[in-house]
Amino acid sequence: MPLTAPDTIVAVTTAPGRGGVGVVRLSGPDARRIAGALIGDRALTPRTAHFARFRDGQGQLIDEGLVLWFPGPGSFTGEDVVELQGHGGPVILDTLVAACVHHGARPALAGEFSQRAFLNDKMDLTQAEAIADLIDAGTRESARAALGSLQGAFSREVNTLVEQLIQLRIYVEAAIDFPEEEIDFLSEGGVADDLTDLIAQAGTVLDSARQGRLIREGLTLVIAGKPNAGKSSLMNALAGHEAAIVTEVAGTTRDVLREAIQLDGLPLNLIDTAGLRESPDRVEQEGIRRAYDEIRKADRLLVVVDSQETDVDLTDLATLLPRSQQELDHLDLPVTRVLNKADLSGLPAGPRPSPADTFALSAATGEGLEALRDHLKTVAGYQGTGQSRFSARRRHITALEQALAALEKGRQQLYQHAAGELLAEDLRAAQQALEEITGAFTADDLLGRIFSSFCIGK
Ligand SMILES: Nc1nc2c(c(=O)[nH]1)N(C=O)[C@@H](CNc1ccc(C(=O)N[C@@H](CCC(=O)O)C(=O)O)cc1)CN2
Ligand SMILES: Nc1nc2c(ncn2[C@@H]2O[C@H](COP(=O)(O)OP(=O)(O)OP(=O)(O)O)[C@@H](O)[C@H]2O)c(=O)[nH]1
Ligand SMILES: [Mg+2]
Repeated sequence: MPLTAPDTIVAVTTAPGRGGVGVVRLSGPDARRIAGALIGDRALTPRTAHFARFRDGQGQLIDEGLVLWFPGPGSFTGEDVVELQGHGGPVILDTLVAACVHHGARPALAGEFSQRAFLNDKMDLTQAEAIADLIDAGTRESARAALGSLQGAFSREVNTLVEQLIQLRIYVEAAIDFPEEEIDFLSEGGVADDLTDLIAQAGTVLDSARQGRLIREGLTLVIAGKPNAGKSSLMNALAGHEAAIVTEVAGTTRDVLREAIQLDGLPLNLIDTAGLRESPDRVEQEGIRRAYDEIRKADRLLVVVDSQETDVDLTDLATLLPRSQQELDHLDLPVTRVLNKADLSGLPAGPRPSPADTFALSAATGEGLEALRDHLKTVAGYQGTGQSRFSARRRHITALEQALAALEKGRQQLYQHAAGELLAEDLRAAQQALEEITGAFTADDLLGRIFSSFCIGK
């Protein structure tokens, strides 16, 4: 809850740029009064569209449009909200905002409407995050998952875990208060069974959350290898259009090229890079440096080799990516090898028996590409369309992992030391980690970090 009485905020809530209609939203105790100053003193029926003329502080006409009044708490933010729906031009909408500010509103910060909805218990933190995810969704699949979270699918699962955890804590802490009976309760077995159940259920939620994050963020795949191996050709083949320049000149690609595609709903961030070699060319050197930057940030590396080269050791990353070994040190990245130009080498297209995760294909003819696509879905752990019930973020996964670790530690305390007090402490830690997900418990600057990444007006 805010410590001071909230002020009234205003922002253009529709996307920047031109559109048929644009919406300015006011939220706070003075929303109705400020709207009245723009439209003149008149009655408004709650939640009903009224046609109105919007005027500035000097009585000058700004626009005509619709006005909607949502008295709190029955509004998106839980406060008094007024929407001014005008024509969707930036000058008009900015002038409307300025007129509201003139009458005492303050321009809203990024995400401030959603933050107020959260603070007023209109939604929990995962739901607020889901709004941003829904807006940012790049595929139908990720939009569907975000909507699941917005409607509370993720929060419900987390809350179920918390409720069971609380039951367990009540029992354990009651037993601690009667030390002479503690040993009995621990050996009874009920606590251990409940704890085991809880760990299993938290594991299931973690799996779903991982799927939800995969759907939201996709897999970042860096295509790397020697010049002319066919990296850009592979990028184009996967993207389905001529995104990158392809020529027979070694060293064609210099800049990092990005393409966002999807495999049956799995978002893939494809990154094509400059061919790796020692080069005296300054521009090419910079391209190669950037290629290594991308490799370090990848989820997976797609190393492309020309299958006409017969003397390559496919198991040795340092020879596939010719650069000082130190560049590759500490690089613990899953790798898929592509033996390209199978049409020229005569290699049969498809998966190779060894090393693992190696595929022969032709970027030029498309032969063998389908097997690579299937492989990428498999290694990503993608379960296919319709399998993610909610979207999730890294911070949710981290919190679930922390909760699981605490529960596991608690189980150890119970089995190895029959230590009820230590178990109670671990259960408390697990609950706190889970409550960080929904925002029932929030650490220091978490809210600021989450809401500041939203757009203004959201
Ligand atoms: N014009 C407009 N369209 C919009 C929004 C908006 O703020 N304005 N939304 C903004 O994101 C989304 C819809 N979300 C909303 C969520 C709750 C309430 C609301 O008034 N809730 C009340 C009453 C609920 C009811 O009548 O069932 C409440 O929760 O008490 C409004 C919009 C998408 N479309
Ligand atoms: N026949 C055949 N030619 C291919 C195949 N893949 C790429 N090529 C050709 O190989 C040459 C190099 O292809 P690119 O895709 O530009 O190779 P690259 O790895 O991106 O090269 P750099 O950007 O220079 O590092 C071009 O002439 C392509 O047409 C393939 O599968 N079969
Ligand atoms: Mg290239």
